[in-house]
Amino acid sequence: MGKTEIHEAENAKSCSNLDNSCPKQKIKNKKRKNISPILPKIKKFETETGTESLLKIDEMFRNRWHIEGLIGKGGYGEIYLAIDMNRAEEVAIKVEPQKRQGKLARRMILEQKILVTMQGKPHVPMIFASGRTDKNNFIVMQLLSINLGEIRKASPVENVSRGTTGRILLQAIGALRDLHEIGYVHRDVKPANMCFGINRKNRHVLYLLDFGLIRRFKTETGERRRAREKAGFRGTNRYVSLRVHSRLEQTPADDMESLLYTAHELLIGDLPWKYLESNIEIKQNKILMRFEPSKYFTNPDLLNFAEAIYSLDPQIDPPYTKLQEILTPLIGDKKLDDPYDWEEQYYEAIDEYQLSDESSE
Ligand SMILES: Nc1ncnc2c1ncn2[C@@H]1O[C@H](COP(=O)(O)OP(=O)(O)OP(=O)(O)O)[C@@H](O)[C@H]1O
Repeated sequence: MGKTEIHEAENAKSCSNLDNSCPKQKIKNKKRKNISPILPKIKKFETETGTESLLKIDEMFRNRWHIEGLIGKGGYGEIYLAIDMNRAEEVAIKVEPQKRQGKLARRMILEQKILVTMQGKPHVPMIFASGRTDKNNFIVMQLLSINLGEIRKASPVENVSRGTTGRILLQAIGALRDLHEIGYVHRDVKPANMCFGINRKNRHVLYLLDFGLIRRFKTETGERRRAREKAGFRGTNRYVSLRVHSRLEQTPADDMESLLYTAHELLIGDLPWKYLESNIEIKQNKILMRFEPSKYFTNPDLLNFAEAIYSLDPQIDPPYTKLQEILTPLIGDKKLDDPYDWEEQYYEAIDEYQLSDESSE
């Protein structure tokens, strides 16, 4: 990643907390004031993180970013909240060891490449810098909200409303179309890999994250690559498509099927295979869902979406606009920029839940 480094760290300004020109103080003064109820929470101390972390809290990383705390720990990397001391701005820093089990880890190199290629696309976080230290690769990027899984769990009824689900799906389809158009499949579409913006301008914009598992499905000239006879398992058990359970090469249709499972979880509150761990049992449950979608997708608009997804030909690009049109009735009269559930104490999700409970009595 050394070669592709975008910005070199400049010397950070040193300052005291009481000084109003200090970047940290500026942030305290201007931000984090009720703009978004879904700001990521940080773990401040090593003991809270359980294991030793890759960066140290209060460290001045690369002489520019003050590490405030750990936001998240994925299977591979760690995500920190930091303050950019040059720009008085909060950022997220993703860090991953360069070597895993003695082998060079390629995930973050791929992720960095795709983030740079897709800068300017509406559903991709801004990347401010990237590079490597002695042992780790890192990416400094735009700070986003908590992820969709956490947003759903914050709802008192553990699901989000039709209007919120519909608008999330419309944006997610757009995000996937942008990625597929440049020839890549994501291969890990799930609620934990989607977040919202956190400032006034982008708080209603959905961002797609984690491009560490992407794979080219088209050549640079636009032809589909030949599928391998047997592909390795890539993705997250709960959300991968049936074809992935059968170890088939992933195409954009598989990202769409993962989006369908994401939609079910957001609107209904869970997936029938939530507590299952065995791959075989999860696969069997997905087959049952595909066989009789009306039993699972109780909302008619989501059922239409499910049927459209199940009828996709994996070798043909999905009809993105048509899929968005199918979902438009789910949104009702909501506009993309109207408040979402978390800005209204989830009252619509609660109303819808109570109504469906009454009608099932
Ligand atoms: N830019 C960001 N702003 C705020 N939170 C973020 C940001 N990037 C990632 N996160 C949080 O960190 C979590 C893990 O991020 P990410 O999926 O990129 O890491 P990973 O190590 O690749 O994870 P996984 O093991 O799931 O593949 C996300 O679910 C999200 O909640």
